[in-house]
Amino acid sequence: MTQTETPSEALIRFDGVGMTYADGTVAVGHLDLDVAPHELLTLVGPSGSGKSTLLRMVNRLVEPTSGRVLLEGEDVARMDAARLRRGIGYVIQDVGLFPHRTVAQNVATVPGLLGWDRRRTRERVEELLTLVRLDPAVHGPRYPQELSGGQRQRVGVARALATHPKVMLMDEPFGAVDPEGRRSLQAEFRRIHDELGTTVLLVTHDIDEAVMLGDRVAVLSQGGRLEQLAPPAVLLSRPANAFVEGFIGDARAVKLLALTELVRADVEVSSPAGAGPAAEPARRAAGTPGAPTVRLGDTLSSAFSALATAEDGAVTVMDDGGSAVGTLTPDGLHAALRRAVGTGAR
Ligand SMILES: Nc1ncnc2c1ncn2[C@@H]1O[C@H](COP(=O)(O)OP(=O)(O)OP(=O)(O)O)[C@@H](O)[C@H]1O
Repeated sequence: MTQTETPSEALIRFDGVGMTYADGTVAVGHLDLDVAPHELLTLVGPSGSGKSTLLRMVNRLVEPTSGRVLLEGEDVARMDAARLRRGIGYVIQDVGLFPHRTVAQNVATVPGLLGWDRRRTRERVEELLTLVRLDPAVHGPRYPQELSGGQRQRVGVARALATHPKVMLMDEPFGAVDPEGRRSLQAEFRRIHDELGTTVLLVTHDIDEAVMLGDRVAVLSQGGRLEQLAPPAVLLSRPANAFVEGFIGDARAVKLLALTELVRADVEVSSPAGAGPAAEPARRAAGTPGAPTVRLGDTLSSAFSALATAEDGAVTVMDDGGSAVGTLTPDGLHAALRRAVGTGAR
């Protein structure tokens, strides 16, 4: 997808939106941006680039001073704000859990407002806590202060998902969690997103988070200027301009390695077993205990680590069934990286 290409059908459309605050601050000059159904789109940019302002336009916590935001084609300005917000999951950095309500009661907030009966609410709360890997019996009756920061964040996500919202707005949702907990929360959230297919617009200032989570990444600069909109591998391999390049920083290749999976085409395929060098991969896999191997589907960074420890400069590649399908050499890895750069593979 190129920088200007947008999905044909938008669930959320920013249609020429602008926001100038009362003191004259132009948070967003003029922006067009489409978010496709089921997409996880990350908005990333330095502090003050208008990310939160844009996000809050969707649930009308901010009313744009120009342009419109369309949700499934309907102008949100014409919708009842309370109804609009009930249909949108909203997760913010400090979660905003109610301190005097238990975890289960927090998750049940919106179902309660919607008048769901007790049984349906209880079942949904249990389902959601399980989804975010909390134990309903253990964590449900606790109060927010009896949880870790990461667990509180999970409750925030569960609460936002309670009524099957079509859209989730997330503003630095993992910002308050320590770096290690943050990576695992990100991975879990990506899993949850893949499972549920909710359309998500997520604000972050962390480029790693943006490329790890996003199907596409929108890079913004001051004044809500859209510098590039692209899938992560394209963004990392072909930054549109010096701003994006600077924002991504030095670790581009490393990030690209972490995003790209090893495929059959990267592998030197072995011929039938027993015939000279062709038997090499099988021998290597079977005959050299502890020799590094990789699997199709592993990231290029794991392949890189395996190659780095391989004594003879090549590693055996296995398929899902555990059979050796060939070897990976440094040339193969280089070709894989070039493939990623060329196609924006993800
Ligand atoms: N209520 C307000 N009144 C005046 N200016 C505001 C208001 N809210 C935000 N701004 C300004 O608008 C600009 C964009 O703010 P916004 O919070 O959208 O940026 P951001 O990219 O989310 O930043 P951060 O990453 O620091 O949260 C900033 O210059 C900010 O100071």
